[in-house]
Amino acid sequence: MSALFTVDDVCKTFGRGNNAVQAVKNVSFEIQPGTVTTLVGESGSGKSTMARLMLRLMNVSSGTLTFDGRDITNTRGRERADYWRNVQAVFQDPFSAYNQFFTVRTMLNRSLKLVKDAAVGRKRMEESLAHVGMDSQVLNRYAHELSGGQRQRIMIARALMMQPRLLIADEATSMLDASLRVNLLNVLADLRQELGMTVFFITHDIGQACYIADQVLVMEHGVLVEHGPAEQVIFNPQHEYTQRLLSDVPRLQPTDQLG
Ligand SMILES: Nc1ncnc2c1ncn2[C@@H]1O[C@H](COP(=O)(O)OP(=O)(O)OP(=O)(O)O)[C@@H](O)[C@H]1O
Repeated sequence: MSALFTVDDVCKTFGRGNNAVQAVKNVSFEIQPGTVTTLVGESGSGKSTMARLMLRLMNVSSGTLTFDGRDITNTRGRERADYWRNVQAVFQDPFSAYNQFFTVRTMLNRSLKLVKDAAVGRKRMEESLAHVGMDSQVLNRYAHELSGGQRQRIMIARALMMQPRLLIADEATSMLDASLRVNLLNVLADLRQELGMTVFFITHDIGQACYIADQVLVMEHGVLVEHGPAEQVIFNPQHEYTQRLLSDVPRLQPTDQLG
């Protein structure tokens, strides 16, 4: 199977001279279609930078990005807009992303501007809500009338309406409480199962990686220190950093080690 996305020897440096920060250092990996890849690392390891590079929200310093066989490393203008139709991002801050004065319908309609045919747009909206387990009654509600979990599902539905080939979900904030995290993981797992969606999920919690990932990538200080199939990385970690992250997740330890 050929990869949907390839990151080849990518580097990103912010600033110059003594102030230079190498946020991503010679990172290479592939994402196979229909799989969930989880990128794990502590705060500052370069996860969000990696996502922003993949989304073409900033330029790489060196290296190559390939999407569906096309080199997208330096895409601009119309070509980049085409790319953005295929790759949608869900940034997990459901409390700030909503305009309190809009109904869900208004907000989703604004995202549908790219879809010219109104009937097609309406159908997509309803289908996308169904994929995240919501019915169309929610369209008449305002953000403050929704729970955090519902807002999060609507954020994902908004991304799905564009029928992306790749969904990039950045858990980013540690603000999400445990139930919201499980909500997000469940929705992502269902999307892979039901739609064969390709998902790139970013988290600082390796425990979440084992919950849904097919492939796990581990980053430390901008370096991809370990990557491979989830079972391999989680149950037979080779790198000391991965071992340390896993040792902080008590539920992954065999019961005889729990004392
Ligand atoms: N625009 C920028 N200018 C300068 N330095 C930056 C910029 N963006 C990120 N950095 C630096 O790059 C490094 C990686 O940051 P990044 O946000 O990618 O990490 P992260 O793993 O996503 O962290 P978190 O989990 O806290 O979001 C950090 O040292 C950060 O300070």
